Amino acid sequence: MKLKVCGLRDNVDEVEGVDPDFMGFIFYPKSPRFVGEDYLMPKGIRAKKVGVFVNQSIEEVMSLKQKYQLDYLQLHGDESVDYCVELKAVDSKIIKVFAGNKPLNQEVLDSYAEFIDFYLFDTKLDKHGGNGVAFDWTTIDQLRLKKPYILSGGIGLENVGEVSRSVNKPFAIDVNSKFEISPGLKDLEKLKELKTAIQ
Ligand SMILES: O=C(O)c1ccccc1N[C@@H]1O[C@H](COP(=O)(O)O)[C@@H](O)[C@H]1O
Repeated sequence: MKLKVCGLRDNVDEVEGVDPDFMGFIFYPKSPRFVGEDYLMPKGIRAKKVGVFVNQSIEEVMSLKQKYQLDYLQLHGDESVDYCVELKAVDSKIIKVFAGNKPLNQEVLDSYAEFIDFYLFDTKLDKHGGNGVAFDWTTIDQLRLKKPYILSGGIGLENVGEVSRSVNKPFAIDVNSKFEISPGLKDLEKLKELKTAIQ
């Protein structure tokens, strides 16, 4: 199972030392983990770089993709199928987020499948992400997914063991607020413990 660490900003180089497969950078200005207007992305990052966006214009997303050489675009809002089609047409790799804590509709999920690379299931509350709250992961087992999925939402050291008991095993887990000292500053000791736990 691969590891995505999200909400990075202040200690990216140190987190690289833990060797995550994906690193997420939040480009949504209302997030406390927003990287900022003129973020200096460290050079030579080995992990796949994921930009996280919430209902932002295609132009803005494309411009930031280019500027930071993002490998994946994580669409964390209500982006439509047409929106994904437009980004896919210019060779983007897409992670589309769905609310795992609300009833998941098979037809809706199917309609995105051709135009995305991964589903990501997160607990969606009033804030778009980074809520630190888990949902009932067993609901995913009832779905027939045409693309691999990433599991997110309140994953911490205390509940990560439950993930492997899921029938439909995720391609990756995505961790965020349970592994930080403060928003944007990740807790390296906890991340190392996690890495060992999922190996
Ligand atoms: O973390 C944020 O502030 C955030 C803001 C807007 C969209 C997504 C955001 N984070 C994503 O939230 C999930 C779950 O985080 P948590 O583990 O529950 O804290 C994760 O996918 C982040 O990419």
